[in-house]
Amino acid sequence: MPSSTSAQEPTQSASAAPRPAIDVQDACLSFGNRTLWDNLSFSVNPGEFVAVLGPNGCGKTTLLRVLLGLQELDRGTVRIAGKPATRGSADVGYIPQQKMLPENTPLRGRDLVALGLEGYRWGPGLPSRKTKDRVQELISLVKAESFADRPVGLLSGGEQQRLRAVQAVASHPPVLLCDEPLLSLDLNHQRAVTSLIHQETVDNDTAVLFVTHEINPVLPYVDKVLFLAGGRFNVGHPDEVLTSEVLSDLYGSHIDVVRSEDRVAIIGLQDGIVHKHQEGAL
Ligand SMILES: Nc1ncnc2c1ncn2[C@@H]1O[C@H](COP(=O)(O)OP(=O)(O)OP(=O)(O)O)[C@@H](O)[C@H]1O
Repeated sequence: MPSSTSAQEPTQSASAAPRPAIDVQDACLSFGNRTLWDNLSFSVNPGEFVAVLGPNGCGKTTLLRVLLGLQELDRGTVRIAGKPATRGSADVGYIPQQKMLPENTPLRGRDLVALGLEGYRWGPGLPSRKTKDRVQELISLVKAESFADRPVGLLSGGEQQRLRAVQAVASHPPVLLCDEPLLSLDLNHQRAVTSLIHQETVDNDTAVLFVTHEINPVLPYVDKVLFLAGGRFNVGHPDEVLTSEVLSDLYGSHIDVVRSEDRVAIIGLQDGIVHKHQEGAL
């Protein structure tokens, strides 16, 4: 069965187990009389890809804000690479939920990417040859060569999103937080971005927390699903969590989960938690 308390504090006898890159224990957070989560506990090990699913307003973005050190918990603990979550941590790469940059943003596409490189974050200065080469490599990973020299504020939503994705992985952070990074991307670019993020888990042991309303594009890469709903949660392997039984229990009403080949369809939700995918299988 999936576990709502998958993370265990490391013990002496478990010294061979990896230290979680993200460790959330007994997290409680309410806004007014609305409880987002009560005793939320989960961990993400180095190299793990965890998808965060749940209905609008269940607290997915807020969870990322907690991990970014931007939102305090009412109770509980959060550790990133063994340390308390702090703002601006070099251990964390972040792809924010899509927001258009202002038209007059004084940066070119390649400058936005360069901001993700350590030592280049706090001001442009003069980039070294190494920085320039790395930026060019990142730009080519998302096929952004044709617009990398245009002002970012004039780029489309999807073009900006591709640049934000490579900016976040530029310095190979041990933890990568992604807030619906596939929004506005066509299928080809969804594949490019998901495979870029997956490759970080393989090559650099990056721990990924990936908020999404569409599980199917990332399902092949997902090690665990964290499902948030109505102040409750469930976490475990997708086969364990994405079941009619678990989701019906979380939502308190009947939900059907249908698997076909490597896709999942969730049926029976009023407002849709996992939106219909373009290919229409949901
Ligand atoms: N600082 C705050 N003060 C009061 N309420 C807040 C604050 N931050 C977030 N909320 C509320 O907490 C709830 C969770 O918001 P959040 O953005 O985390 O949801 P989400 O799961 O990411 O939703 P979506 O799928 O729509 O992006 C929302 O109802 C939001 O209005």
